[in-house]
Amino acid sequence: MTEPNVSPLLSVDDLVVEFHTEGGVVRAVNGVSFAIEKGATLALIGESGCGKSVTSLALLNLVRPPGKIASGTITYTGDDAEARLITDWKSSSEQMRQFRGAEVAMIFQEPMTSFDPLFTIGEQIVEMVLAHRPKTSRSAARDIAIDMLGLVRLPQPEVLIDRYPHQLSGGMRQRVMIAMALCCGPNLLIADEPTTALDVTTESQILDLLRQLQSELGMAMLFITHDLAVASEVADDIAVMYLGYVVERGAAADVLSSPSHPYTRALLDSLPKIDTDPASRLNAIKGMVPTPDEMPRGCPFHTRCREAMPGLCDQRLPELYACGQGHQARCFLVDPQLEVLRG
Ligand SMILES: Nc1ncnc2c1ncn2[C@@H]1O[C@H](COP(=O)(O)OP(=O)(O)OP(=O)(O)O)[C@@H](O)[C@H]1O
Repeated sequence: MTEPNVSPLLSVDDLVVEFHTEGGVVRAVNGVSFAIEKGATLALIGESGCGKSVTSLALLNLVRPPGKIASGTITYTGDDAEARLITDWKSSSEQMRQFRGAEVAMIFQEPMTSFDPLFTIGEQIVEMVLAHRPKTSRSAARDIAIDMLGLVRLPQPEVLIDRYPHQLSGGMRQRVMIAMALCCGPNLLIADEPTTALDVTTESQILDLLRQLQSELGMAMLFITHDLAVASEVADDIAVMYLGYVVERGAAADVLSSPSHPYTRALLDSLPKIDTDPASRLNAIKGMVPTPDEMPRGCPFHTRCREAMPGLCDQRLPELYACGQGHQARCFLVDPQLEVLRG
């Protein structure tokens, strides 16, 4: 992982999120720990259902009943260097409301669901500014909105500001969503699959924009994606999730060049390569992610793992073992005691 400079901006320790359903307690996030350094990007990776979105909602205390944070801590250290224990704050508190938006903002896959179709994009950005800076006049908030639309490289922001969401293309809407998220100058942007709904050209433009904004504004990013190729373009650090567990984490360069968990290797194998024969099939990972209420005994991935060792992986949960500097994997294959365990 990136060398910590003083304390990380956000640190998540042993986070557990549970859903209390009629069928019993479902653990969607199972003792997850990671840190996001100031100004850096952590990519949270995994297939659908691995717990990425629930983890990000937990960071903003937005997990709704029947879900709740069962244990663990989330600590935020902002510009004033004071560490705040976010997990102690009530979801509806004023403190938490200010934290969301002003310190940490979020963008999603489909901006259309986040906009109100009845209001112009300008009106919606202005409302966002006023919610966090109540002393600002409406005309000053409108000027901020125009500046923000310019910041995300939208042409003619003074004209665009009076358009309705449906009058914009998907790529433009995603830019407006980013403008809205950044209008209060957050230190952390959580981006949940922000380019999944876009075509590849627009996706690459939005990734470029996010990278440029990050270096201009010095903000950190939690980038959630199922796509390792996308993660490789933006991430400093990577945490790979499977069934609510972090199964591998480390600097992006290390995880991508020497993946140590069979799940990370399988995700990398499933990516199309430039020299892939178009007639051949992609190496999809066999089977599907089980739901957390069918959590397998032992290693959560053993039911789909090509390298599973019967009698070990189906019996015991591996720890996160070190496999390089700041690089860890939750797999017995990297356990220094493997030979002893195999007997
Ligand atoms: N309201 C809910 N009630 C019960 N279980 C839930 C609820 N919301 C989420 N879960 C559980 O949490 C698990 C993780 O969901 P999450 O949305 O975080 O996955 P994800 O990795 O972000 O997938 P996707 O990319 O599809 O959003 C789900 O498989 C589901 O079992």
